Amino acid sequence: MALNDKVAVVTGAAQGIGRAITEILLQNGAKVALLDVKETEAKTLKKALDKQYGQEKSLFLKCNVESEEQIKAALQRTVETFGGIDIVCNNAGILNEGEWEKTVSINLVGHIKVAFLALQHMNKLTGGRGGVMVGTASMAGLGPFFTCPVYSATKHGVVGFTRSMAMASTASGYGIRFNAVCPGFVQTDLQANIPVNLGQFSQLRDIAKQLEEKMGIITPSVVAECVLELVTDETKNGEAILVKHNEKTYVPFPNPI
Ligand SMILES: NC(=O)C1=CN([C@@H]2O[C@H](COP(=O)(O)OP(=O)(O)OC[C@H]3O[C@@H](n4cnc5c(N)ncnc54)[C@H](O)[C@@H]3O)[C@@H](O)[C@H]2O)C=CC1
Ligand SMILES: CCCCC/C=C\C=C\C(=O)C/C=C\C/C=C\CCCC(=O)O
Repeated sequence: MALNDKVAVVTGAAQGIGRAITEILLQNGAKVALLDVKETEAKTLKKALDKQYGQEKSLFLKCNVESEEQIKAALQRTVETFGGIDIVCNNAGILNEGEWEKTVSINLVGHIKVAFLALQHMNKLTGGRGGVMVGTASMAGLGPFFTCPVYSATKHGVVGFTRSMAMASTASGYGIRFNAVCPGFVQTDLQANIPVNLGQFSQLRDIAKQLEEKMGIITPSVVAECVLELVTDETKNGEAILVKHNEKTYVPFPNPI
């Protein structure tokens, strides 16, 4: 799928992995709506993007993915501005085992809200153009992660939701592919803020730190390359790419049908 003039929505776009996804989509010719709660960071980024790609290529919309109302409004503005939606990068997320209900609310409930509301615009059965949704899950969505059980549960949820939606889409004819990227440790604010966000599991941090040192840490742009592949390769549906230092793996899954 060529990206020239395709329209993408990226949640959690102001920084980290979402910012890298935004940049790679713009580099490849897409128009991008940047959704985030961080207004200052997003506006600074938007200015830089305007200089490089032209101001008509992107749009910042303040949007908390916990709010159905705000998501609806942001998607509507995207459609009014760019004429439709072809790509959703469902990326916003937090890691906070102390505030575990908020972690579930953003990472899983918010993720599903964005997907279902975007589906209304993209579904070929209801007049949409079809397209692709890529969720940012985690390696912690493929196996247990002892320092952050709730975070890990939300990411397992994202992987299960993505793969089930891929099958639902194929069986129903939505014309939308659903894929997930599952990174290991990535150098971002989320990772830098770990020391204060492990809650009742903070005593396990040193063991996790050792795991991180052994596994290595990657940059957001490495994750964005995988997202680009999942967006552009039309053979990929229900795919989950595990990406960590020096390694990219396509994770097999059992097809129950
Ligand atoms: N950093 C890491 O090691 C890894 C991160 N991930 C996932 O990558 C995604 C992006 O995280 P990072 O870039 O690392 O973190 P980050 O903290 O640098 O960026 C997250 C962005 O999401 C936004 N955000 C948070 N809550 C939001 C909400 N309710 N509504 C809208 N936007 C919201 C933040 O304002 C921020 O701009 C998350 O889903 C995270 O779980 C996955 C694997 C590893
Ligand atoms: C099946 C094994 C799971 C390994 C998960 C690997 C990486 C996951 C990363 C994330 O999704 C989130 C980022 C950080 C994880 C949390 C704690 C790390 C603690 C180390 C540190 O203090 O930096």
